[in-house]
Amino acid sequence: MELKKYLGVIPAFYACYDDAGNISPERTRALARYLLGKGVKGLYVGGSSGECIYQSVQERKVILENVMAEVGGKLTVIAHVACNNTLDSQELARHAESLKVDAIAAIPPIYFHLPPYGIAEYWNDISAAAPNTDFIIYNIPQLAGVALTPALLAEMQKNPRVIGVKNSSMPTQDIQMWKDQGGPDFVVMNGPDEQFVSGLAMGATGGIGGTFAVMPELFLKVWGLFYAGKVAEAAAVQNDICRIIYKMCSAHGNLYAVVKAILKKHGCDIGSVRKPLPALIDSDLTVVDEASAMIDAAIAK
Ligand SMILES: CC(=O)N[C@@H]([C@@H](O)[C@H](O)[C@H](O)CO)[C@@H](O)CC(=O)C(=O)O
Repeated sequence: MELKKYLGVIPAFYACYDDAGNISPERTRALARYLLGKGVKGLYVGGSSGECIYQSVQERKVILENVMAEVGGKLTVIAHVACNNTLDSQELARHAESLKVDAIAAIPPIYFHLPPYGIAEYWNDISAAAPNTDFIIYNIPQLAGVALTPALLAEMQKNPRVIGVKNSSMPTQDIQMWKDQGGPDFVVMNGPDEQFVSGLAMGATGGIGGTFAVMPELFLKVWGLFYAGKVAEAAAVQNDICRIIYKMCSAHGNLYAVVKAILKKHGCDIGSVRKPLPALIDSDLTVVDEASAMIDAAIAK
């Protein structure tokens, strides 16, 4: 495992739909090219921001195949492969390994809140389906309903393929705990975009986020300032990022419908969101324009 693969800004990749709401291979490749051009470190494909939970196994395969065709070998690619059952998750893990992704990731089992031994078995079953691929635990208790604990991590550390945690829980203290328990080569990625700078301060290896792709320049700016020792300036950019996120979240439509509308304004049309995520309504267009202007202003500073 090379830690440096994960040292940086890794946008969560969005679901690219055509105007009929089907997965669009062309738009998928266009977004991958767009983000490659922005100078990001990698892509996190098929996660929450990728609306994976609303796609079929076959659709998720098509997305990953097109991302890898476009940027495989040029960017670090982490494929989120978890589904709501073990068998489908294993199929996606095998498929991801066949495409030679850098790592796979998995949320814990959702809906039923399983005991730690059930979660460990689910993760190890998925990892066993991709025996030559690094495995990253995805801790997102606010959506998954169950949280990673030091004891569960200790159990997972027995699996040599487990190289780290994507930590989307809100306490940045969790980043400190996983990093301290995992050691200096253990990858811990900051999940909440609203606290990227604090996650870095607590020892995060890099960041994976759902709003990175709509304003990569700002997260790259935070990264550069932080590692130049200019933490106060990094925090000021973080403030801009937070205000932009709050503005985008003020729409009636889902956050990802807003970010896709902003990307379309910037020439990258990847459709909208899939039901049951609410699409934009007319009054949201003001939110889109205001948030887009805030992004442009923050980048120009
Ligand atoms: C709960 C949640 O969705 N968290 C996001 C954040 O990036 C989030 O979109 C952002 O902080 C805005 O609230 C990520 O941690 C998860 C993510 O990007 C993904 O799995 O695609």
